[in-house]
Formats: sequence, C-alpha cells, structure tokens
Amino acid sequence: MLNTLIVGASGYAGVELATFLNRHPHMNITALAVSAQSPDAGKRLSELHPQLKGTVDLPLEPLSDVAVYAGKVDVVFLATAHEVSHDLAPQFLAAGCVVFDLSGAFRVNDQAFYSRCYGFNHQHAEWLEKAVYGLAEWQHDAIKEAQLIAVPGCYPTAAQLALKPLIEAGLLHEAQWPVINATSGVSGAGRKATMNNSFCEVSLQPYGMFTHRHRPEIEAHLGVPVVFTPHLGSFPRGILATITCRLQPGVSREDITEAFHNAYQDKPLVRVYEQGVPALKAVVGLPFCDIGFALEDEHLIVVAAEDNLLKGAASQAVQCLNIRFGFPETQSLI
Ligand SMILES: NC(=O)C1=CN([C@@H]2O[C@H](COP(=O)(O)OP(=O)(O)OC[C@H]3O[C@@H](n4cnc5c(N)ncnc54)[C@H](OP(=O)(O)O)[C@@H]3O)[C@@H](O)[C@H]2O)C=CC1
Ligand SMILES: CC(=O)N[C@@H](CCC(=O)OP(=O)(O)O)C(=O)O
Repeated sequence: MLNTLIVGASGYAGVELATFLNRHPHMNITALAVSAQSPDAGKRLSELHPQLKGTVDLPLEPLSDVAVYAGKVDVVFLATAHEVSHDLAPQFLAAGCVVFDLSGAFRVNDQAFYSRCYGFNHQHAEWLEKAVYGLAEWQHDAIKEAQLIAVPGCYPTAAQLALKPLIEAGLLHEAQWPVINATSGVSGAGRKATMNNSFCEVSLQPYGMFTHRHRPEIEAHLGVPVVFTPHLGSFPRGILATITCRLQPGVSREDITEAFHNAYQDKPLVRVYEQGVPALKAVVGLPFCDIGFALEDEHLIVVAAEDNLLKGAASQAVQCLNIRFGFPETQSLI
C-alpha cells in the first residue's frame, strides 16, 4: 500500500482524485488538505461534495507545515494553483515523496516562460529540469523513472493527443500551423467563484486569443508552432477541440488512420473513431480522450474530446501514478 496525500482536495480536480484513489487497491488516502486559511478546513470532503457521502468522509486538514505529512506519505497529489504547487512540490520532493502536480508549475523547462505566462519568477530550476511531463500515452518510460510528474493542462492534453501522431509520422505541411479551436466547460476555471464564471455571465465566447499560457505549453512539447483559441462554453465539464491542419501532398486517409493506429492501438484511454467524430457526451465523467477526423484533399480536421477534470487533469494524474508504480494503466479508472 502507498500512503497518499491530496492537497487541494476540496477543488474540482481534487475531489476527482479522491474518488479514484479511494477505490484504488494499492493506495491509502492518508489525508486530504486545503490551505491553512481555508474556510473549509475541518469539514468533511463529503460535506462539500455529497457524491462522496459514506465513501470518502475524511476531514479536510489545513496545511500549514509540510513536515507534518512528509514522513507519513509516499505519494503527494497537488491539485493546487500554480504558485502553490511551485512552493509545495520541492518541499515534498525533498522529503522523498513522489509528487504528481496537476498545476502548470513544472510543465515547461524554461524559467522565462513562468515570468512571461504565469506572472511569477520560477525559483526551482533544478526541479524544472527533472520534472517529467505526464502526457501519459507518450511518456511511459520517463514517467516510470520520475519523482516529479507535471500533469499536462486540460487543453494541451486534447490538442497534443490529436496532433502528435500526425507530427511524428511527418504528415503535416510545415507551411500551415495547426489551428486549434477548443471549448471548455466552466469547471476548467476551478471551483472558486468569479464574475466571469457566474451562471448569468457565462455564454459561449473565445478568450485568451494568441495569449493563453497553454499555447506555449503545447508548442514546447509538440515542437511546432500552433494557433490556439480557447472558448468558454455554458456547460459544466468537458473539452471539445476542433483542429484544422494542412497535410503534405499525397497524404491519404489510410496514412492518417495508420498514424493514429500506430500511436494508440495499445493505449486503452485514447479511443480513435473509425468513422465520424466524438461529442462531449461520449467522454464526460470518463477517463478517455476520443479522437475522430474528416479529410478533404490536403485539408484535415481532427476532433478530440475529453473531460477536462479527468483525462485533462485527475484521471491522467492517476494514469501516471499507475505507470510510475507498475500498476495496470487503467487501474481504478475504468
Ligand atoms: N479545473 C480543470 O479543468 C483543470 C485544472 N488543472 C489544474 O489543477 C489545479 C487545481 O485546479 P481546480 O481543482 O480546478 O482548482 P480549484 O480552485 O477547484 O481547487 C483548488 C484547491 O486548492 C486548495 N488550495 C488553495 N490554496 C491552497 C494552499 N495554499 N495550500 C493548500 N491548498 C490550497 C483549495 O482550497 P482552499 O482555497 O479552501 O484552501 C482547493 O481545494 C490547478 O493548478 C489547475 O490549473 C489542470 C487541468 C484541468
Ligand atoms: C475554462 C478555463 O478557464 N480553463 C482554464 C484552463 C484549466 C487548465 O487546464 O489548466 P491549467 O493549465 O491551469 O492547469 C483556463 O483557461 O485558464
């Protein structure tokens, strides 16, 4: 049994982690934590998220000193804001814990990226260097060896799972950058109330055009420039990414099918459609990323759908845990 701590357990990603880890045969949830000042400290997780009543009734503990947990836990999940993960991860790592960080704090090995895109100066170059990017289907061997796994962002997961097989197979035309239009449910912004995310304000609208921090994350790991436009939709959860690409001359439907087949034939959590394209209803509440495509001459449209809180966050983190410790990759996920 591995003892585990979930920090940020009351948040949207944290509660999904608690759900998966509670039913994992090799994991023992030692504690659930929130911030030292949290108004929820002392409450049971199931008071805030009643779907867990009778299943995970542990209290939310205020985290003021990492040392309280350091000797008692083997694995830590950080479902916390980027700056919080940036400060906490090195402390748990120094105590010998394996850390799965769901934030963006260790995803891109470039300190300047953090001052430019996240608004803080990164202080832990050594951990940026050592962190393994947890795009589970593509990083299996590196994850097995890692102490710090930086779980990818929700949009970058969908975009990269769709594009990487095509790029690896050399099918995309260099003259046209892939154009990624993706719509997310409101849970992508977390549980904390803000005006933009309030019921009467949410509509269907693009945001962060050319400036969203996920664009450089995608580019850093795909190795090609992209255009990325996120949209906020008026639904609770799920991401649908519609990605338009230009193909190299002569690339056929069979070439694309083969590229996806080679990439994902033995990857149970990415489902490639033989016909048609996915809708959100196929993946919400499930740990899959579903991919389909349509083709006309040299124009390709790839559609990827996932649950932002699951394959885009918590289930991918648990998938990485399963890989890291040699458990079946889908353990407790399906
Ligand atoms: N939502 C999504 O779709 C995705 C989110 N992510 C990332 O995962 C992380 C969590 O996201 P999400 O669940 O949406 O966020 P939420 O805002 O829903 O939850 C944040 C959690 O962190 C806790 N917290 C805040 N400050 C601290 C602190 N100093 N110490 C300990 N706990 C703290 C909060 O509780 P309290 O404030 O009461 O202390 C809460 O439990 C973020 O980095 C996010 O960017 C990644 C992919 C997708
Ligand atoms: C709808 C919405 O607001 N989504 C969030 C992305 C959530 C996510 O994946 O985020 P991290 O990289 O922050 O972990 C956003 O655009 O900032």
